[in-house]
Amino acid sequence: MSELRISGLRKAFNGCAVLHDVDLAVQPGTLLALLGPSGGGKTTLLRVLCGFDRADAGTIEIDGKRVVDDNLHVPTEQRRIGYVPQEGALFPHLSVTENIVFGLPRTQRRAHHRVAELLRLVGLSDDYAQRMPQQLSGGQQQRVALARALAPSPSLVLLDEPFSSLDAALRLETREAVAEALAATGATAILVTHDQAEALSLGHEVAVLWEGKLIQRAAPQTLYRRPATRELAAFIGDAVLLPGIAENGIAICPLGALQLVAPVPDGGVDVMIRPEQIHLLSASETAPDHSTVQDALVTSITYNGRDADICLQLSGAAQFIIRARVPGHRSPNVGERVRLSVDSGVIAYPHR
Ligand SMILES: Nc1ncnc2c1ncn2[C@@H]1O[C@H](COP(=O)(O)OP(=O)(O)OP(=O)(O)O)[C@@H](O)[C@H]1O
Repeated sequence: MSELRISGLRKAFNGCAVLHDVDLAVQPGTLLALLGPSGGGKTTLLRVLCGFDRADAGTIEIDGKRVVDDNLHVPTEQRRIGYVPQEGALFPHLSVTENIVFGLPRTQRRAHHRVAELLRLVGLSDDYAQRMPQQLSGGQQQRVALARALAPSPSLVLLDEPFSSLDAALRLETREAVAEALAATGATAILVTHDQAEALSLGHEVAVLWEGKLIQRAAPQTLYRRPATRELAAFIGDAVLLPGIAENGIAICPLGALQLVAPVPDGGVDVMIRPEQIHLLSASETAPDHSTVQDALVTSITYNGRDADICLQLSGAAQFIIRARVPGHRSPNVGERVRLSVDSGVIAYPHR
C-alpha cells in the first residue's frame, strides 16, 4: 500500500494548458475516482503519472520516492505502476495465462500458481487460464487486464475508464469484481471516469478535474450533497436551481424558506435542491417536520419504471418549472394539482 503525492503539476500541449497546478494526495489503500467532463485532463494526468508524458512543472512522489520534479523523470517501468486502459489491453495472440505472466518480472514467469491466484482475485476460475482473449467477454477481458496489472504487486494502480466499452449489465458486474480485487490487495488506486454513478459508487473519495483544475475532492456523499459549483451540481446529478436570498443560514426561494447545510454570505444566491428532496403529498398526508409545503401543477411526466420525473409549475411563481423524482407507483397525472413538501437542507451559490 503506497501513498501518492502530486504537487503543483502542470502540463500544456502546444502552449495550451491542460493541467493547471494540480495538487493531490492519495492515502494508502484508497480507491480515488477521478471524475470530470470530457476534455478535462483526466487521461493527461494519468499519462503523466505513468510517465508516458512529461510534466512541465510540479512533483510526483509514490511511496515517498520522488519520480517527477524539474530535473527528474523516472522511466515508467521503474515507477511500480499497474495500468489498466479502456479496452484492447490484452495481447490477442497470447492466452490469458501468457498475458498475465507478461505482467510478472522475468524471474517469476514460471510461477504459474500466481496466475491461478490472480485469476481468483479478479473473480475468474482456472478454466479461463488457457483461453484466448477473443474467447472472453469484454468484462472478462478487463478482469484479465487488471490481473496482469496487479501481477507485479504494483505500488499504485491506475485505471483509465476501464468499463466504458461494456454494456450496462456487464459494467455493473465487472465494476464489483474490480472493486473487490482492488480492496483485497489493499492497492492504492485511481479510477478515471466521466460516469458520475460509477465515481460515486466505487470511489472511497472522488476528485473532480474540471478544465484542468482540481475543483473538489470529497467523500461521495459530500460531493453529491455539497458540490463546489453549480455546474458541478448539474454534472453530478439532476439539480433544481432556483434564485433566492440567503439570510442567517436560511435560503428563501420559490420553494419556501429552506435551511442551508453550508454557510454562504447573506445576499442573492442560486439555491440547489436535488429532485429527490421534493415529495408529492397525498391529500391526507401531512408534511414531515423541517420541510416546507407548496402547491403546484403537474405539467409533464417521464415515467422510468422504478421512478418517474415530474415537471411541476409552482402556484404563485408560474415562471418556475421544477423537477421532482417520485417512486414510479406514486406517479400523478398530467394536469393534476399537487402539494409538494421540500426537505430542508439545501445548498446555495452566491450570485457571481
Ligand atoms: N497529445 C496531445 N496533443 C495535444 N493535445 C492533447 C493531447 N492529449 C490531450 N490533449 C488535449 O488535452 C485536453 C485534455 O484531454 P484529456 O484526454 O486529458 O481529457 P479527459 O478528461 O481524459 O477527456 P475524456 O474523458 O474525453 O477522455 C483536451 O483538450 C485534449 O484535446
